[in-house]
Amino acid sequence: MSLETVSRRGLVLLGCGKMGSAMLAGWLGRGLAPEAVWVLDPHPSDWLQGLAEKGLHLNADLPDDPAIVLVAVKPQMMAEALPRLAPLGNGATLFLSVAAGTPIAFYEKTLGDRTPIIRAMPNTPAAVGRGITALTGNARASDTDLDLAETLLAAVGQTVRLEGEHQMDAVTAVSGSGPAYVFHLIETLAAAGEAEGLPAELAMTLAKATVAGAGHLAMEAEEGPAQLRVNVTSPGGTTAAALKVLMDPDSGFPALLKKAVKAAADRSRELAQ
Ligand SMILES: NC(=O)c1ccc[n+]([C@@H]2O[C@H](COP(=O)([O-])OP(=O)(O)OC[C@H]3O[C@@H](n4cnc5c(N)ncnc54)[C@H](OP(=O)(O)O)[C@@H]3O)[C@@H](O)[C@H]2O)c1
Ligand code: PRO
Repeated sequence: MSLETVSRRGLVLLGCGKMGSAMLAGWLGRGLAPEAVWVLDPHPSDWLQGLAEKGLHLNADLPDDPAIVLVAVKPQMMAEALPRLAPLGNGATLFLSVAAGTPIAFYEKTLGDRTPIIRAMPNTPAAVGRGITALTGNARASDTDLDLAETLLAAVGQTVRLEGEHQMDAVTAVSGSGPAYVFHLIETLAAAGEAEGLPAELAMTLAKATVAGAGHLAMEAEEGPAQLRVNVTSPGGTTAAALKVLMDPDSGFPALLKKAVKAAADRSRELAQ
């Protein structure tokens, strides 16, 4: 199945908030026509309403046999929202869910166990084409289905296939939620700069550019992050003084991030109940 098939048979989005919109923006940017898209969302954004004027089907009757349904409602809304799509289950429509927590077994129970289902975990840098999405499918999801999902997801960034669904809670805690940790790093780095006497705007400019530049360098450089860190750290210098605080095994990043990532993974497991 190719993107041409998606254009011909249609793509349905169940829920089009922050994540659904980021992905839809990427697909439209890659040439998917608004006429090929059906969106179900009780409170569509102005952006979606503008797209409806260009042919996107908003809260309208669905096609009989869409190529793909993207499920992007919150896990807490899933039990209420998903059953209306049950008529599309057990057929040729591929279901691609980005919801945290909700296990594949839930979709199989609601849609029928002959439904091809792929569970994916993207992240919000998808909005600028720099996301990373991990994915895994059920037994019904063929290689062609996985290839199609990967093709669609690649429009908004990098993709990785998981060994299985058992990795999804940890993935959610690292890359799904991860952008929020990095944004908080930017906020707190800027605040710390202010505490050292910088004007707020200058501190934020420095913090944003530093995180973005370091991220870019980490992706581009041949050395790994540990060596890149060493490259910044002059013996007896300023970075070494800061890293003594940040790398403290009990009170620094190692303990803090381990605790934060465990909290997110635990919450993902809870959402599956
Ligand atoms: N945001 C992220 O960074 C991120 C990353 C990876 C995965 N995810 C997953 O993506 C999913 C969506 O997250 P989000 O951050 O995009 O949340 P969101 O902004 O709240 O989007 C969910 C959308 O679904 C709509 N909705 C609620 N009930 C519905 C129903 N019965 N039928 C159709 N649409 C309905 C919501 O409308 P109202 O706002 O009017 O209720 C909202 O527009 C979640 O399952 C989350 O786990 C999110
Ligand atoms: N946002 C969703 C949450 O916070 C899932 C990963 C990122 O639950």
